[in-house]
Amino acid sequence: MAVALPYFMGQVNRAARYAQAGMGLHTAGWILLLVACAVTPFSLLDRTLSTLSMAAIAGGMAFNAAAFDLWCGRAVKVRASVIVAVLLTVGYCIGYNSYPFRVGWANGLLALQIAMVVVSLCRRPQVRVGRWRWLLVISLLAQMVVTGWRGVLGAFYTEQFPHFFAPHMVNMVFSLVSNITVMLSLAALLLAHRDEAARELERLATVDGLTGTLNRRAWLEQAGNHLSMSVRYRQPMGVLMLDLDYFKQINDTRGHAVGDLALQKFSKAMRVVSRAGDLCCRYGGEEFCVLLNRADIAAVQAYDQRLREWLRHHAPRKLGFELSYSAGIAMRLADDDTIEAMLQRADAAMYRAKQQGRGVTLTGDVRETA
Ligand SMILES: Nc1nc2c(ncn2[C@@H]2O[C@H](COP(=O)(O)OP(=O)(O)OP(=O)(O)O)[C@@H](O)[C@H]2O)c(=O)[nH]1
Repeated sequence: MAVALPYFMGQVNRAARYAQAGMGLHTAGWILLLVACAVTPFSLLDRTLSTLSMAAIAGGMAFNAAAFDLWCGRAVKVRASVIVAVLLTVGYCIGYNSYPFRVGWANGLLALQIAMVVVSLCRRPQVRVGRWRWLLVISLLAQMVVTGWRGVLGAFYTEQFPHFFAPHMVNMVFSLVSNITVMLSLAALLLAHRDEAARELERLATVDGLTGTLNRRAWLEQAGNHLSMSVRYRQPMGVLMLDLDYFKQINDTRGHAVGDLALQKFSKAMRVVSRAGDLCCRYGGEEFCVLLNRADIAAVQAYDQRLREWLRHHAPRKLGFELSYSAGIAMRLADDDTIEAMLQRADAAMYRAKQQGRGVTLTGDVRETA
């Protein structure tokens, strides 16, 4: 399965790659352990193979922990897991000649590592996460209990600790739990991957592929909600419609790739000069708009000034030429004003700005807002 997964999952992102690496290392670890069982006990080869096997199993768990962090929408925090993996490997190698020590040490630390993953999985995720999380928790808990049990038996009841292939109850329970947890973990892994793919599709449906800002459909949807809040809390709100000047010339003289870069820099500028709560959007082509929450006309004009300032400073350096735009402002006028009506007023003002020679921002309405 560890070999088949990357083949069947195809091109995947960081979280899935970590999970695949985790699964691959885990499998390699068990193969090494089985091979080690076939060589002379306590030989150098046995010691090397067994130590490598421990490194692979514990390393695999750290990779899995990283994948789960990402799938839960958190930054990867696996330093503790990596430290345990290193301690486990080094301690195992040093104490290899003492059978009780190495079995107790390896299984004990592995159980601790699993417990850390379980705790991390139980923390509140930062994104919407499916029930695969609990499938994993159950499967890891079972694995943790059996591994811990093996550790205690190996360390303190060594004479009762059976050889790996002996038909002993511990081995049978271990095999059974291992098989079940492998199946559960695999199912959880695929579900987590599917969850994330669905989230990514959702995100892609709302942003513009070139600039990363909201697309028109998503913006209109969110802008409607902001408008309702602005009416409800009687706060002013404005919309700024912006259109790059002579953009066709940029495309014609410098090529479409430079045109694309200019669009990206422009939307970056819009984001940089935005305040929390402002909503930027690529309305279409070289036309953008931004909704400014809790903003009166002076605040919208200040946004416009910040944007022009940013472009004056950065565009020549980043693009090699100046980037200018014409814009129109529309404020919310009454409680029954709509986003569509505001956009029309902003658009009309922008059109006048173009007619007046471009590079300026005009206001569609100057009456006081609600
Ligand atoms: N590179 C690039 N160009 C685009 C994209 N979308 C639209 N355009 C181009 O933007 C140009 C818009 O041209 P016009 O509508 O004439 O506007 P303009 O040249 O800026 O003229 P004014 O608005 O009157 O100043 C067209 O040449 C489109 O092909 C895009 O995603 N990438």
